Amino acid sequence: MTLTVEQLTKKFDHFTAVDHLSLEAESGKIFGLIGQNGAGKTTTFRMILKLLVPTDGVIKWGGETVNTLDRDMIGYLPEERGMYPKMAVEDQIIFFGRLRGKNKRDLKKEADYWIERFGLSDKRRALTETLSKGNQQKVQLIVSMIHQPSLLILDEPFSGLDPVNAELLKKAILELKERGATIIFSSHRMDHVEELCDHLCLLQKGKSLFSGAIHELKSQFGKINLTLRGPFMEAQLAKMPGVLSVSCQNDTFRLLLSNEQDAKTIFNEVTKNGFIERFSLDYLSLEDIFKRKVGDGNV
Ligand SMILES: Nc1ncnc2c1ncn2[C@@H]1O[C@H](COP(=O)(O)OP(=O)(O)OP(=O)(O)O)[C@@H](O)[C@H]1O
Repeated sequence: MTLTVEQLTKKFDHFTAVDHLSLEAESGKIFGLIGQNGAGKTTTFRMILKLLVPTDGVIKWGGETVNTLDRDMIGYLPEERGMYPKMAVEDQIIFFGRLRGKNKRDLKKEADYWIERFGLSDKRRALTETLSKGNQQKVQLIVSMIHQPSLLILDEPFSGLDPVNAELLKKAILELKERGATIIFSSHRMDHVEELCDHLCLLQKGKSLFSGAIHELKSQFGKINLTLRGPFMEAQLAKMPGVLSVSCQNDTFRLLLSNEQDAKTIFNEVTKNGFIERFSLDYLSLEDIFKRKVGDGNV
């Protein structure tokens, strides 16, 4: 089902933390909420979950306006993790699943699956407090999805995970997407968002700068990211038509163009003496777009 948020607003006294935010997250899709520290991501999640009362706005589930979403169909990974430190990993997972009204046998099966999937088999009987931070994070993730929620909200799910475990998490999120869940997550890591999300919202100081499909956002800028490798000089490339900037790293040049069309002229110019090792024209990375839209614009 689709989660729709319309004109959602939260004021704390005179400070507006979330300002008329609208977004739509569909089932079987992954939605990324991106923004700098304090942009309003957690506040948005808390309002969707009714842990905070919105000042204004409407929340819809499957097209119907809802006052409070049914907690049993939501999985939530909060920013501040909260588990029972003295409880064994497996018991913890089953306990939270029981709270969501699931039966023990189904939970056991699901718990076995995810414990194995996240490489925690040897920690099954360990007390949660004895686990490393990353492993505790994985247990908390299993807790948030053990009852097979239709709506999964993950606040910074990748924080504290090493690259191997981040990869495991990515695969798990994709699997939940395949199962048809509606998934929203926040992250500062643009590469994760770029890889996983179908749709995203760029938040700045509580306001949405963009909300929609990633490919729509990327096509707003066009393919202006040109990578070249060959016998060139930086100064020579900088003079070519439409080149806004040139940088060089490990004999690979990166050119930022003002317009996608300029690439054709540059191609003719750089290949006039024949073979070059690399010429690739791409969209800006999400990180570059984010810096342009939200940051200082130095891409
Ligand atoms: N209970 C509160 N009372 C007053 N201000 C609050 C409260 N909760 C959040 N804020 C403010 O609202 C703004 C948005 O905070 P929020 O935690 O939603 O940001 P965030 O995007 O999740 O940031 P981060 O990436 O750092 O987690 C911040 O300026 C924060 O200080």
